Amino acid sequence: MSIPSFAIGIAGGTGAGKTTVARNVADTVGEPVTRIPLDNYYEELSHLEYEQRADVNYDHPDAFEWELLREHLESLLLGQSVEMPQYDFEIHNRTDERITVEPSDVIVLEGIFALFDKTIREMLDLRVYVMTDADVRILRRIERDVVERGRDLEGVIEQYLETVKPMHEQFVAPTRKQADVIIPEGANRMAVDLLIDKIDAEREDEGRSSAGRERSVDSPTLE
Ligand SMILES: Nc1ncnc2c1ncn2[C@@H]1O[C@H](COP(=O)(O)OP(=O)(O)O)[C@@H](O)[C@H]1O
Ligand SMILES: O=c1ccn([C@@H]2O[C@H](COP(=O)(O)O)[C@@H](O)[C@H]2O)c(=O)[nH]1
Repeated sequence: MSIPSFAIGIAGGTGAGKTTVARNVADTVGEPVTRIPLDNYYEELSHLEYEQRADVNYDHPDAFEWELLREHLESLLLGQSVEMPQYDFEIHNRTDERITVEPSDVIVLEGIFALFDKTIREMLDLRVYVMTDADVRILRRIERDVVERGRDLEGVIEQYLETVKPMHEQFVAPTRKQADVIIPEGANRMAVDLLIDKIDAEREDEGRSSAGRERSVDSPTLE
């Protein structure tokens, strides 16, 4: 495999379609892809009771263990495997399990804050923001949280109004300015094909890696 790997960050609001785009890229790229779901880097909260964990603001940047994510992304880019934490949304906490994640030529970091941290942004070769209207996102989220994350309708609506929406406006939406590419509505076939073309072109271009890695990001930090 080539070192450093080619790294893509996929950000966007909850329900925008980030995971779907990441899956589509992984399925289409034609070689193994290492996926890093940002959710796995929510802080360990075992010191709190379930009720306390349910009240945490999971849409604030402070909810994440950034240092661990930076370390893991760097290791994977350098061809080293990592022991990745796993997250369980039903209990609002990490599980006891860690999974060995192997590096590969293409690494996809995906999550609401994938473009938030300046150090992480500078490690990425391609920065993508999935932009989907808020009404579509909340409808998708209600369905997903009730079906897959063990929530009830009232809880999803309350959380959305109290934290998800204001934090999105304050912290997540501004990161679209850090993106190289904005994809409307998520699973957009044409956009995914263009991403694949870009990955292929970059990977064929010998010498890309170091040039890309050294590229400076001169836009202001969001931190
Ligand atoms: N372009 C799309 N059209 C219709 N449904 C979509 C699209 N993209 C994603 N979805 C659906 O919306 C829900 C949330 O998508 P997901 O990719 O998990 O969003 P995110 O990771 O941004 O929270 C999933 O049920 C997914 O199947
Ligand atoms: O324990 C938790 C942790 C996170 N959340 C919510 O998850 C979304 C981020 O995931 P997406 O797949 O991008 O939607 C975030 O908006 C948190 O509010 C949670 O509800 N509980």
